[in-house]
Amino acid sequence: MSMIADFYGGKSILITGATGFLGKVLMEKLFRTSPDLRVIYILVRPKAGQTLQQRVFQILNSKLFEKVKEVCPNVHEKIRAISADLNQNDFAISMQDMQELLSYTDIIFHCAATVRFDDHLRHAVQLNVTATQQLLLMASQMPNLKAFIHISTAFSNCNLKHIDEVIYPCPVEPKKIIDSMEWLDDAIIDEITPKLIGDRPNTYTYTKALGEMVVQQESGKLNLAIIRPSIVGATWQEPFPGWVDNVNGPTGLIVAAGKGFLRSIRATPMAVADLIPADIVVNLTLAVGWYTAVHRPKSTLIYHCTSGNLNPCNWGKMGIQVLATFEKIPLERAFRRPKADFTTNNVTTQYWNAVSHRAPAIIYDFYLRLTGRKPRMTKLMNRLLRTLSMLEYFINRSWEWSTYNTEMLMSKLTPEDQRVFNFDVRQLNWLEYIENYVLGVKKYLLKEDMAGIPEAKQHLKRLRNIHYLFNTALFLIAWRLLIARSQVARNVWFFIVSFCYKFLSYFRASSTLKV
Ligand SMILES: CCCCCCCCCCCCCCCCCCCCCC(=O)SCCNC(=O)CCNC(=O)[C@H](O)C(C)(C)COP(=O)(O)OP(=O)(O)OC[C@H]1O[C@@H](n2cnc3c(N)ncnc32)[C@H](O)[C@@H]1OP(=O)(O)O
Ligand SMILES: NC(=O)C1=CN([C@@H]2O[C@H](COP(=O)(O)OP(=O)(O)OC[C@H]3O[C@@H](n4cnc5c(N)ncnc54)[C@H](OP(=O)(O)O)[C@@H]3O)[C@@H](O)[C@H]2O)C=CC1
Repeated sequence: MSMIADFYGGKSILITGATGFLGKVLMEKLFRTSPDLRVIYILVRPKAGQTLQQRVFQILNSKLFEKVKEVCPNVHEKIRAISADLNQNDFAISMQDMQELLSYTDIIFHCAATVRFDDHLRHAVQLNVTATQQLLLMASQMPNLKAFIHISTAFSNCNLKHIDEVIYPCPVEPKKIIDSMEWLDDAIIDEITPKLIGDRPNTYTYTKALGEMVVQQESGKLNLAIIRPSIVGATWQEPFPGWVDNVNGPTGLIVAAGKGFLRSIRATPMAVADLIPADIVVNLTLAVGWYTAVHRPKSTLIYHCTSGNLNPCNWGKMGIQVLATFEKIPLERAFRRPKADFTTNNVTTQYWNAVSHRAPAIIYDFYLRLTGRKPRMTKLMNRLLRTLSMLEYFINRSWEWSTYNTEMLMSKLTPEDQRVFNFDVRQLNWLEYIENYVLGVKKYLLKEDMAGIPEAKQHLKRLRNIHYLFNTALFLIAWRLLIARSQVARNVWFFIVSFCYKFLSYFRASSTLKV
């Protein structure tokens, strides 16, 4: 019997960010392992023309929730979507809904955040700091609340090289930042942003660090814990390998590599690729929820959910495995054959960006124009280059995260819980995981049919032939132009031709003599 699964039975759980990548995996696991839980409240905003109910319906009817329906057929009744916008005061929750939340909630998992690296500081502060503060205030009014679990990121202190499971204070107090966002105008905020974020690379990591400080400062009598995952990737095992449904982190670059857009990337091949599968993050989160509620540690514990110190993989190994998988299982309608390499300095990066990213896009757009279609490749390539520049910081450095609390928690679990809520990253085989990740990208994100693989391979063969043809034509044209204009080139050409002729004559003569 799993103690953790048993603990969540009969509980009312509030999840923010439940429509996000991690939130969905968290909900799925909760329903699958504790189908007798009372209710999961999710704070959802209407989005992209969809009502709340439509959003929930879409999630519950997705492939991810197939297994849930077997063990928890009345899942629709156990999920209660509450209209909320975390950017608004009191989250714009109706009085009635607020009363229900305050009266019944037993556990809170706070996953919602803006994960955009380039978000405007005002918006990033609003969601990652102010909303966290407001949620803590709400939590302090919940008489039944047993634990509040805050999802942060292992990169909240990425300005340090070695990071312990402690909160590192930022120079300016979060409260001052929150206040100043209310009266400063956008232009001034833009001006002070670089100074505020200091040696962090973006507003995301900075505001996540401020969010942690808020959790610490507003803890009061609450039972709190913070989880810091590194780069969350597709699922490892549960509910099935390779599930992923958005392009954040490495996923977008895997797609770009598979489609042949991504040809080179500025990265340090030996730097640690601190990826962590989403199901490991979720298993740790649920174990932390149980531990915090039942054992009530005296202080707020921070748990690093990282892979680098226990089972490291590097970007070089990951890149090779991604490309090897695309060789066997290509994506449909690729732009070019999947082939990419790492560059290590600015000059080579600029060169390859011009030659293998920008030039083919310009040529393709020219072809589209000639055939009466709208050019789109240059725009797409510019977006890819922008994304690459945003991610570069994280693929050219390595960090060390201590995992004392995470290992301590593992030792507290029963063997059954260690199996059901497995977060032991040492058991993960990277090559197998990356292969399943790539397959998952094809199946669940791009929704491509496996029956289309022979056609995709045929398409790659056609692309290879076009590539050879194009290169040969380019060489011949260049050479023709050169020998037409340069006496030296003509001399070299005649020398090579006569040398080849002599060599062939000699070869023919000597083989005749032997006979
Ligand atoms: C041998 C060589 C082999 C090579 C083989 C290849 C192997 C693979 C190698 C692996 C190296 C992995 C490195 C990972 C490092 C991750 C570190 C994370 C650390 C922190 C982790 C966290 O704690 S937190 C989660 C991370 N948080 C994000 O990861 C958000 C990023 N994102 C944005 O900050 C905005 O997105 C941004 C980009 C500003 C655009 O912003 P923007 O306004 O210009 O445009 P939009 O956002 O509207 O997006 C416009 C279009 O870019 C598409 N797109 C969005 N993201 C994309 C993405 N990652 N890769 C591709 N494409 C992406 C999107 O799908 C749209 O496409 P479309 O228009 O067709 O729909
Ligand atoms: N993905 C990763 O690599 C990592 C993620 N993390 C952390 O994990 C958590 C979850 O990340 P992930 O699932 O990847 O992120 P997603 O971007 O997939 O999900 C973010 C969630 O927050 C919700 N949200 C955003 N703004 C609002 C708002 N104004 N009101 C209500 N809800 C809102 C989104 O709702 P909607 O669907 O309506 O947009 C969505 O459900 C975050 O705290 C992130 O910092 C940490 C380390 C790595």
